[in-house]
Amino acid sequence: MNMPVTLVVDDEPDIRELLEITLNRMQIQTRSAATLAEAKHCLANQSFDLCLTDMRLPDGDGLELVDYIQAQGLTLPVAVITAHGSMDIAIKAMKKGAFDFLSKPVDLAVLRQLVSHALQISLNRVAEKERRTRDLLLGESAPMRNIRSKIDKVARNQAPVYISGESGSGKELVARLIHQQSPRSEKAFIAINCGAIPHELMESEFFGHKKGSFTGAVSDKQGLFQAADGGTLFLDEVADLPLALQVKLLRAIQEKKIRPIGEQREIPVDVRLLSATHRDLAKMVQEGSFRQDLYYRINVIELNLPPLRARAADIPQLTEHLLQGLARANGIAIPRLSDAALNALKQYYFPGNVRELENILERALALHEGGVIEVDDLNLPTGLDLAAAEDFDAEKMSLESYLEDIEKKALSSALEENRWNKTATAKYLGMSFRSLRYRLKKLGLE
Ligand SMILES: Nc1ncnc2c1ncn2[C@@H]1O[C@H](COP(=O)(O)OP(=O)(O)OP(=O)(O)O)[C@@H](O)[C@H]1O
Repeated sequence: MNMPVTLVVDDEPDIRELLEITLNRMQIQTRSAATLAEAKHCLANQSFDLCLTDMRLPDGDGLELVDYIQAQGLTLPVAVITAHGSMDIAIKAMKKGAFDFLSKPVDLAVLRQLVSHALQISLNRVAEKERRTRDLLLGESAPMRNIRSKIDKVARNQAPVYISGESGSGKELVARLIHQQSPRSEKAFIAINCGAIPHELMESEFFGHKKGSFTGAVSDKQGLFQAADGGTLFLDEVADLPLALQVKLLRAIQEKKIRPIGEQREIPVDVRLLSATHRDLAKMVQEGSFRQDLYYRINVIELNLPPLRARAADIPQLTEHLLQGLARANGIAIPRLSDAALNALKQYYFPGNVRELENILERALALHEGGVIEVDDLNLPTGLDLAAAEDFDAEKMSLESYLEDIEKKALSSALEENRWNKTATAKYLGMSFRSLRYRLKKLGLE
């Protein structure tokens, strides 16, 4: 069966991305539009199984889209996303024929429920599929084997784990595996992207609120800590937490208690905390934008996911696995990758890591002909694009850390090239073994 396709209409890239990632994980394809005009254009050119639209769009509103869909005689269900507390608009939309509504900030569990109802997918089936695909942390390179054995170990205790690594390198996947292999696996795993929640709603999202405790608090609301009680709370992009909330989070971790807004009592919670960010949290501590005491609390155990470019040996296995999944989902035969294409992937820099590899292969699958994916089908960015992306910005980082980054990348790929044999790597780089060892240590690559 072909994957269902959803049209996501929102002008905020972060929310669009959050919705798309969640749907993709439910094995649902997505197309997105940032305006009403774009959405109409998409609807005219392709058929969809579901439409999720924000209420406020730069050139109109979600109600107009609901009207348009009705007027065109399209039968797809439409769900509107409304601002927190604007029940009246949600009701208006449903009166016009919208299937359901979601209020912001979007609760992913509610979103999944809504989507599976709209598409009549059984949640169990989705969850099972999700589990099957997500269980696989592929890669036989030394660093990946090391990560898998660390996951086995940390799953057995309760200590907070901080997962570092570049964007798309598999941090959330690792967090899920820790939960699944832990004694908490029967309870909830709640993943939350701290960068995607508006600051003013964060406290209520984390700790909940009592009805009437602020304008818009129309009923009691349970926070994420309580939702994860007995299970695991995964704070993705933890570096994005505002300082005021960092204080409250620290208290919740230390006391193992939370206090919903407007509530007098403290409520005990039993949550294992996992967190991740692609940013350099230690540096943020030095700069004063992340609290040191919180950093120590969440970083009891650190797992570092190496970037894909530093483990090019994993690329063939990942590629094969991803192509199989994509071909199956699209109901087509699994294409072969030409030797040149595989080599091009092994040489590529992958700033977006495994997620980027997935995207590249998805595009290649659509473009290839004759059952073979060639270099051209991969559409890899050229060196020039990369250089532009890597431009040094003195306002964002120091020259020293910029140069260190470049050195790290060069050393990692040289190590990979030489199968992590330091003697061979030193020779390859034309430096002494001692000098290589010194640099690896200095850059934290040992
Ligand atoms: N080793 C791996 N084996 C199989 N799939 C992987 C692996 N690493 C990552 N993936 C897949 O790549 C995608 C991105 O991974 P994930 O969402 O865990 O990355 P992330 O580091 O949390 O990204 P971000 O920093 O953007 O939140 C997911 O679909 C995940 O299943």
